[in-house]
Amino acid sequence: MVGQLIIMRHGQSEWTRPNVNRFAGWVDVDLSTHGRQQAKRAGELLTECDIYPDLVFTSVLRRSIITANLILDKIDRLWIPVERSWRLNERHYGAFQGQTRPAMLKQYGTAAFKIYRRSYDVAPPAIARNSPYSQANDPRYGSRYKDHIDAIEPARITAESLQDLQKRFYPYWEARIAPQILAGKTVLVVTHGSVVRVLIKMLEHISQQAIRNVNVPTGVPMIYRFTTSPAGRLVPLKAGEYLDPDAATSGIAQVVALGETSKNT
Ligand SMILES: O=C(O)[C@@H](CO)OP(=O)(O)O
Repeated sequence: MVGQLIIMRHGQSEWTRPNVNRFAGWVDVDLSTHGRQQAKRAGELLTECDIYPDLVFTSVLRRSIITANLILDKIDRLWIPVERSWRLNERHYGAFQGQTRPAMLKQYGTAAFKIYRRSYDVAPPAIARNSPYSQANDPRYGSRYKDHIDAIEPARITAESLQDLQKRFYPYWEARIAPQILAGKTVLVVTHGSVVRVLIKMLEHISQQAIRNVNVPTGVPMIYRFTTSPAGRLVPLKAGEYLDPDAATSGIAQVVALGETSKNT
């Protein structure tokens, strides 16, 4: 029997609090108090829905790692195997990292801001190597932790479009995550908004234009159940479903609102 996928964005981070409202990308921002509560609630939801993950994948950023740990603690599954990869990181936000959304909105104007934030193939301006928000010298992206899946060197990434993210995520999905689901496992992936958007795009064949309007709430698990194609590939039985649709709707509205305020510059 084919397994299932629970995928979700981490709980609210310190920088997605409306009064802070900074772009994070690869900056290793902590969860807010509310984000921790959301993670515990996600664990309760899994229990209520009788979903018990066999293994968990996270990014190498603490907002994803801590969210996963709080969930696993809640469901008494801290013992399951875990794998972390930079390929599950948020999109690298380039020079926008560490800047407030209102400041970038003011600097670039509504149209360009929206393109940088939600288009498929346009990356924000590159970050300077000596920026305090650059990860060029961060050991977690160094050769010591190379995964040998392809030749992409994370330490050299200075900005990503959603398409760039897909190029580094897809091989990992194929090599590490999809085989587990095909083997019948219940897989929990605790990742970031842009990774969830890419996965929805891939699994549900969303167009480059339509994906611009897809936003992902913090801390709400989404489930995909699958069958297989004649070629043995995963085919979702239906669109991903949030385990708490009301929380997802209000969370999505909050994400959209973060990019619409010109306050807090
Ligand atoms: O800051 C970021 O890295 C992302 C996700 O929090 O922001 P946005 O939703 O604006 O793309």
